[in-house]
Amino acid sequence: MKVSLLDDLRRQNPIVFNISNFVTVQDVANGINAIGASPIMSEEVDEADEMVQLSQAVCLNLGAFTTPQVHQIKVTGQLANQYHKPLVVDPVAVGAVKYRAKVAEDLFKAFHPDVLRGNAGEIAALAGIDWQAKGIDAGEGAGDLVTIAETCAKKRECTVILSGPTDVITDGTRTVQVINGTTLFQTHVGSGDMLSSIVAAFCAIENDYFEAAQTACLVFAAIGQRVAQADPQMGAGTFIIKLMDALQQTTVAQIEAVAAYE
Ligand SMILES: Nc1ncnc2c1ncn2[C@@H]1O[C@H](COP(=O)(O)OP(=O)(O)O)[C@@H](O)[C@H]1O
Ligand SMILES: Cc1ncsc1CCOP(=O)(O)O
Ligand SMILES: [Mg+2]
Repeated sequence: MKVSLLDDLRRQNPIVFNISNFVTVQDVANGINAIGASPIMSEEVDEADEMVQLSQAVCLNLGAFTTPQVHQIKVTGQLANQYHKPLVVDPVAVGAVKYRAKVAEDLFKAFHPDVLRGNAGEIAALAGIDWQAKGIDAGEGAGDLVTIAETCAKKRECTVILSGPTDVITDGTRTVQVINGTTLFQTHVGSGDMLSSIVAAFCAIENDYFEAAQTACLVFAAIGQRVAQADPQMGAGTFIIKLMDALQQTTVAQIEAVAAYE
């Protein structure tokens, strides 16, 4: 695990182009900024070419799209592939909403994601495995999470992050599990969206996207865990503020001191 990639990221300050959703866009922008990358957002397809060219990575969030936005997402994904920019996709609620699953399938015919990041309900749906997703949340299922993530990675031919109490990161051959985290992440809508865009920031500075993805998961989860452990009484409101501070201030050595993965 190359936690030192965090220092590289802060030195290089890569630009990450995000098509976000209207619910969490500010968390995503500030999360990227706090950790040391440079966010840019857009809702206009006519500037997609320039946006992709000026960026070092692209993150497409499928959280709340309209029909014109699906077109913008499609064009942007194609441009990311064309310009060889790392492409992360967050398939919000594809396990719960059939329409979203269909849109996602259509998009994956038009472009190829380098990394898919979702919770168990989302990754199970993209793997074609039975699971009871609950809206934007993971929901309930009986399957083995490592098997689900590896099946998805093989089917989609990309790196997959199945996040949750334990994050499973796999390219279909290599698999790592990050144990760190805090249940406070679940109290904040946008935790997953932030993680997806932070994954893109790490992919901007590390060509091995499996390596970038696992480091991003460890950094994000370990930082959240340190924030929560500092105050056992902490609630949802304080958590996001302290999390932003900690994304900016936590050092590689502090993360290595709590890192738990296998
Ligand atoms: N119960 C939990 N305990 C520890 N960490 C968690 C827990 N649930 C989620 N996380 C962390 O929250 C972040 C967002 O993941 P997740 O909640 O799965 O995404 P989403 O918000 O898209 O459903 C990840 O870093 C993950 O490790
Ligand atoms: C509530 C909601 N509705 C559509 S997108 C969205 C945000 C999802 O954020 P996350 O998956 O990071 O919890
Ligand atoms: Mg999500």
